[in-house]
Amino acid sequence: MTTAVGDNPITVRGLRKSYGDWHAVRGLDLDVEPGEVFALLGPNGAGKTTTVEILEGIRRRTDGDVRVLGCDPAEDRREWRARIGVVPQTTGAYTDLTVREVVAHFAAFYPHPLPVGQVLDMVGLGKHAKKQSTDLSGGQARRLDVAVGIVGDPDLIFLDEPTTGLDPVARREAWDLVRYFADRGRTTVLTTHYLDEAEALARRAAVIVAGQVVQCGPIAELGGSARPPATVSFRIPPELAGRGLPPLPDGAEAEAPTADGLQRIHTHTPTALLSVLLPWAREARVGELPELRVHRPTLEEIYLNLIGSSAATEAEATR
Ligand SMILES: Nc1ncnc2c1ncn2[C@@H]1O[C@H](COP(=O)(O)OP(=O)(O)OP(=O)(O)O)[C@@H](O)[C@H]1O
Repeated sequence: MTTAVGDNPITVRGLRKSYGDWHAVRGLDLDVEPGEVFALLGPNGAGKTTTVEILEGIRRRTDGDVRVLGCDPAEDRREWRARIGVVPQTTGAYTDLTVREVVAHFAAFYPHPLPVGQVLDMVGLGKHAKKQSTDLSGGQARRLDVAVGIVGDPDLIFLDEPTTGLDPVARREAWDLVRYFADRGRTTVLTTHYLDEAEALARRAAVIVAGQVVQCGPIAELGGSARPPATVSFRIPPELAGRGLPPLPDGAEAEAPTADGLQRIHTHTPTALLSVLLPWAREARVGELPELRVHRPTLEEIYLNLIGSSAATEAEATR
């Protein structure tokens, strides 16, 4: 095994995990920096949970070098575990205990837990503290999972799809919780299928496809040179009808106008394009280009472009 470098809370090199002859994780590298919220994105079955469970010390790796808070998770030291908070994708029911008792029970495992009442308020379960945990709704039970994961005031938190099943208000509350820990300098690894969630919370992300990182970096830069272009569109006013477009900047591609006069132009440099279009309109005494829009690709479009069609991804994953 090679030696991990740096003081990052998570360093992974060449991680592999096989289940029998199925290679779920195939040489994965990852660096998570101190205090950041880092998102793991990728289609179903890509290997995200397997990777996260190896980092949490729950699952054994087949090969590769993994350091989490300076330790090899496979050693599973007690004091190391106390510094880690885990909200898994699915948890069992906490039988026969009230909500407060469940959280108090888990708090007792940690040397410096947060006050139970504070945690219940943070996850929006304060008014349900005396309720039997088995009587909670699906979304409330998910909040309890989150409470159990954070009560130890961990240095590093793993959240595996924490907001699945939550209503929109509860989702925003869960986001506030992530921000609370980020503000306290804690590090969070967030696995999510909600790209708006990744965009709202994380600065950097890794996109995992078929057990490998296909891209890793600041969310604002995901896609890189393969990023889909922006689209500038407007409705051609009568003054400009039939005049043809001005010479466009390099790389800009105009579609033929639609029958009802909508013009779309695709470009990676929308500002340069506008600096050509606006004088062109002004010359024809058009002060406002009707319905002028600049549509930049959303994270969802960039992501879908990155992972390719789900059929192609599936084919790759089953090769
Ligand atoms: N215990 C296991 N035995 C055999 N195969 C497994 C096991 N656990 C996971 N796998 C397989 O490994 C692959 C990766 O699964 P994993 O749960 O890590 O994916 P994921 O990216 O977390 O997916 P999702 O987004 O659906 O949660 C999948 O093909 C899955 O079927």
